[in-house]
Amino acid sequence: MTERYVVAIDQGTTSTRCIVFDRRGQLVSLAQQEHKQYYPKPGWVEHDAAEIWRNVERLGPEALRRAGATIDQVAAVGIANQRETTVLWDRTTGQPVGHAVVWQDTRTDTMVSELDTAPGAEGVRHRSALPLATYFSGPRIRWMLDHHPGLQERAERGEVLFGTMETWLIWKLTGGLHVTDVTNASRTLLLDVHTLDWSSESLAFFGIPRAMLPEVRPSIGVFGTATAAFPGVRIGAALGDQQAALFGQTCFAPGEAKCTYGTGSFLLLNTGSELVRSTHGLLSTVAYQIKGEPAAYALEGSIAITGSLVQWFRDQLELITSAPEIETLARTVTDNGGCYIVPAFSGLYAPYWRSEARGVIVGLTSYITKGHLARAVLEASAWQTREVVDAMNADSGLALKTLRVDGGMTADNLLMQFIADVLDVPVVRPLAAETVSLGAAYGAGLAVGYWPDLEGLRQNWHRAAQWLPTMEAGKRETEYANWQRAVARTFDWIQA
Ligand SMILES: Nc1ncnc2c1ncn2[C@@H]1O[C@H](COP(=O)(O)OP(=O)(O)O)[C@@H](O)[C@H]1O
Ligand SMILES: O=P(O)(O)OC[C@H](O)CO
Repeated sequence: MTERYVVAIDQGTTSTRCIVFDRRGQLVSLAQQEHKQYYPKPGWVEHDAAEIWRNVERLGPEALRRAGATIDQVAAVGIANQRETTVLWDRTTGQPVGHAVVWQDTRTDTMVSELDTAPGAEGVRHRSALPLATYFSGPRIRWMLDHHPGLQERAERGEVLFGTMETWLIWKLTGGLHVTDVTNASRTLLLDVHTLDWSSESLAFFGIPRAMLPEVRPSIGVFGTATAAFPGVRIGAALGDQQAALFGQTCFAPGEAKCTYGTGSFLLLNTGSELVRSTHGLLSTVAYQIKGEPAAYALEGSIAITGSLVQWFRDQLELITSAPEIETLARTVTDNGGCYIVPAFSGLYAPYWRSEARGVIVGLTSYITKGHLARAVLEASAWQTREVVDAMNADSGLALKTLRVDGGMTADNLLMQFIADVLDVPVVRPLAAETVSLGAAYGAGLAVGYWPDLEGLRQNWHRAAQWLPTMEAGKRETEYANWQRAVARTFDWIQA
């Protein structure tokens, strides 16, 4: 048998990675490339989908070269992608229509506020199990159809296609297959999460023609065979990156949860084949679906700004020159000096869903140094996690016993300790740091029989680090109350 590897494409918000994995789930090689972020107006965030495809085309062969592998040794390729980012392109030329509109983009906030109280909104919320928010793809498609002359008519004729990043990449990889998977489709506001197909009523609500939508498929199962980047290799899986991380962390059983700390942070709790509706501001989402099996669902606490607050501290305030320096700076002081930063840069996501909120720094006095600000930046990620964990405990009726973490910010020991302290549960990080890619690889490998079953994959999970809670309960609750008072000050900042 010459097939020895599975390759994952992790198409993230800031960069694209191609990673080669072996049968033990170990990383053999990695090739990575950042892409340009476009901020044309306040609140707008765009990517060039053509640039992202060029990166995939280059990184795939590069990762194989670094592994010393040939294409015929690749059993399958899996895709994990930034979710909700909206790409439209011309079916004939394959050219994107303008830039992709990124998940953090808030240009649809006025439209979303109006739609939220429009007739039919309750049905959209019920079928999608999502709040009406700028975060999801549906309003972005509407915005693009409204702002490019003639696009609505072309979309109705099926000349212009919609996709999130996995759809765009599969279309390019296969030379024209127009498909999505259930996890990505569940982030559009257009899917009925019970039937796992597009809802005609929700499409009518947004005025989006079905002809422009991809076919919805299970996340794990052969989508087709690549003709570009990995010619001849089967595409075995596509998953939203956060669902891929849940899969890569082997959270296959109801009650298992992970939080990925990247640009934003996303805590997902597997709820099994039952869709649990949140009454505390979380999303219900599809966790994954293996072809021929029922879908598994998850409750999700989505936090828009965590690692990107560190980037802001580095790039806009220029108080550090690299992300890891924030820990060194934060360690120059013993506490936050009474200062809290609430990074409501894109409004607040879970559990508040307030698009009119904007960020605040509170508790400033002449005592505050940049060390205190660095602490407040890191602590913001921890307090936001505490809010979604509280919501999750309330929704599920189960208290979280331990939190599995991954993502770039988990390199920060001060932050990980603070998270254990404010949650009052152990925080554990696996040896396999690239859980998003691993999840995509696991899915693709399962689809083609490279790995036999889920149980086998569990054996690959090994603990690399653990942080145990040490904070005294009184201090934890006082500081949490301060944080919540700070959050309240972000509300109603943007006024219509
Ligand atoms: N040592 C660190 N301390 C705090 N934040 C960090 C550290 N290292 C990286 N980060 C943050 O983590 C993020 C990158 O994580 P990553 O998982 O690669 O993100 P993504 O997949 O969302 O692009 C960046 O926003 C960066 O600011
Ligand atoms: O690409 P990431 O890691 O920032 O993840 C983005 C999420 O999928 C947005 O929902």
